[in-house]
Amino acid sequence: MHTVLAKDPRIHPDDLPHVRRQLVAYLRGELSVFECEHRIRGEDGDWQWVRTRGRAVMHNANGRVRRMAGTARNIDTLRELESQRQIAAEVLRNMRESVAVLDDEFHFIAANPAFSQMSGYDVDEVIGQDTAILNSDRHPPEFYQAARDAIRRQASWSGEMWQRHKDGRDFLCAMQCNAIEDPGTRQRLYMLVTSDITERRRIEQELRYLANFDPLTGLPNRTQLAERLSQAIVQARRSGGMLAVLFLDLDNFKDINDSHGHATGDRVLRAAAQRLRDVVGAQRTVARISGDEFAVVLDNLTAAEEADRCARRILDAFEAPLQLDERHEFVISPSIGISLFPDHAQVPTDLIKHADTAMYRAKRRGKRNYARYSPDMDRDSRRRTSRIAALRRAIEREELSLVYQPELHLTQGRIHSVEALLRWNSTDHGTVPPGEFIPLAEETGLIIPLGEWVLDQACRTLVAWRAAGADPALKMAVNISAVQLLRSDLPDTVARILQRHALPPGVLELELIESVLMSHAEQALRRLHVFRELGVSIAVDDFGTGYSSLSYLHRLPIDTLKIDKTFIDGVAAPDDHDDATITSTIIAMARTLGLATVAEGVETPAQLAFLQRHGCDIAQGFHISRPLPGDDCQHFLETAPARAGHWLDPAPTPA
Ligand SMILES: Nc1nc2c(ncn2[C@@H]2O[C@@H]3COP(=O)(O)O[C@H]4[C@@H](O)[C@H](n5cnc6c(=O)[nH]c(N)nc65)O[C@@H]4COP(=O)(O)O[C@H]3[C@H]2O)c(=O)[nH]1
Repeated sequence: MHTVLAKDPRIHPDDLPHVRRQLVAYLRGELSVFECEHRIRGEDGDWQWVRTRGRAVMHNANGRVRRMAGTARNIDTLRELESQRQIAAEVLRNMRESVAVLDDEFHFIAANPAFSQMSGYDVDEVIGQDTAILNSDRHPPEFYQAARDAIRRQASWSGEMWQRHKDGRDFLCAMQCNAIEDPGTRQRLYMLVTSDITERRRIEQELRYLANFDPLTGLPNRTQLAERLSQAIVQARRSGGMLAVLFLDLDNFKDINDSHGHATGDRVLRAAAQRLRDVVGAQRTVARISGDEFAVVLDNLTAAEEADRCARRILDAFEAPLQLDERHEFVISPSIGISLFPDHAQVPTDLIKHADTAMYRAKRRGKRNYARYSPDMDRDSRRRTSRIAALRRAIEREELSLVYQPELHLTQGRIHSVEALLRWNSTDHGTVPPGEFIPLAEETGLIIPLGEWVLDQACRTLVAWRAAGADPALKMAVNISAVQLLRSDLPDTVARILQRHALPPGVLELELIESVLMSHAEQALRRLHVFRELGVSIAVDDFGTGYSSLSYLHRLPIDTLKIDKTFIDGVAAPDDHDDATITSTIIAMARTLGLATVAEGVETPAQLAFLQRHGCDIAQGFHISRPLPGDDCQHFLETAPARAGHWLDPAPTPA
């Protein structure tokens, strides 16, 4: 039998040794049955897998097996199934998705390593357990029950659900569950493929948040504003209603950023956003458009006046300081522009644009103000844009010039100083008053190069006058805007220009308006000290309008107070005692602080007499001279001594 077998050409040569081993073991009595899986050549000539089983059925006299009988069952299909099963098991083991097999009562029958990794449970731990061990509190129990019902009903189910990790934390899963049938028992099983999408969802949410919300204030951003505005417009169109967009810009916010740093600026923005939310109410959209610009959407309006009222409420709310912490608070006001649907525009972008235009009008009305859009504002806004463009080219086109207004010393009877005032004669726009182009230059930062030009030009003129014999003590006063003081390296610029013209620093006086010193106290103070060291003197312009306190002024290294024209206007009026009292008090107060006083806008002999009587040091105004071009002013200076007696009362009666 052994030799027959060895030569049997039907058995696959590779399997022959195995078959032989099995047979020998059987013949030796080591196996009770001969059993073996091997390949044989089929009738079609192809190899087939068979499971052969057999026993001895005939022995010879000495007991050796002579014949065997048995079966050879084709197991091609079984072998294939087994191989598939092994591949499947291997695939499952290596799959990154967690896979679990459940019985029809949702108990675990099998699970792969990815399942263990995701859930924190060892495979052995969960076998036999109900899947409910993974339920999280984020869903009510009914949710899980409903999912089971759906799986039972549909045989295939997919969805997302929160699950609880063994360590107690929840994770979000994307699940796919399919019913399968156990080929052996014909029992219904479920195969559950799960992936942990917590992180993906977090990133998605973050991206969605970033795309729609401003991370600094948590308010909707411009995109989200447009989205909500579109919805509000659709709603208003349907109901025939009205809605308003309020566009807000925080006045002088840039100065806060410049003088206190961006971190403080950010805190102010956050506090302003909160204040806005508080006034407007949670049910209405407050958005941050960019920088210090915000928008409010007021829907369901019955009258345009409601939008005005809301704007006023916002302005009132911003009267109170924004409290950043126990030590820091800021007073900041918004300027507000209003546009209305359907009156002014039909689409979000136009509504926002018109509200922005109206906001500029509000700013020009003196900030802390609101304005409702009207079509003529577009013309203004276009003019503004074209003026800015023209202003950028004003220096190179030589459209700028300075005029000089003399200031008379009331006790010495001489011209003590001249104030340089900027004029713009634009080729495109004609003569534009400083009250219009200076704010534009400040808003755009153009004031920095313009201001430097003014300083240089004023010094050049003074040098020329001095060379022509002007009083060497004559001072040149130059206006400096907040932007220049806070944002440029002004002390360096001033030092450089003085050096360039070889002028002693004492002849230069910088005029700063009072509100700058008040609202940017610390940074302004530091800079003023630098000027003091440089030897340049400082005047506080428009004094009386900014509510400076005496103790505050005392801390400042300043030399002169310029009393605002609004007070001087009334000093000689018979029925205006307030202005007279304020002016005389300022003069007296300044004297105790060792400061000189200049009265601005003196137009009449009576005003001058009042000022002389009350010991004001210097007067400036049309009564003495209008601002004059350089040559005219030089002539004025040369002839002034002869006219001093004409202005001044030789023996003023003390007040
Ligand atoms: N009604 C009347 N007005 C008088 C009288 N005396 C003087 N004025 C006007 O009052 C203003 C005084 O200048 P300011 O208060 O510094 O106010 C200035 C100043 O704040 C600003 N400004 C002018 N030039 C410059 C500059 O070079 N740089 C900066 N930053 N601001 C400037 O523009 C403002 C307006 O300048 P101006 O239009 O030249 O107006 C000047 C002057 O012409 C008077 O008796 N009656």
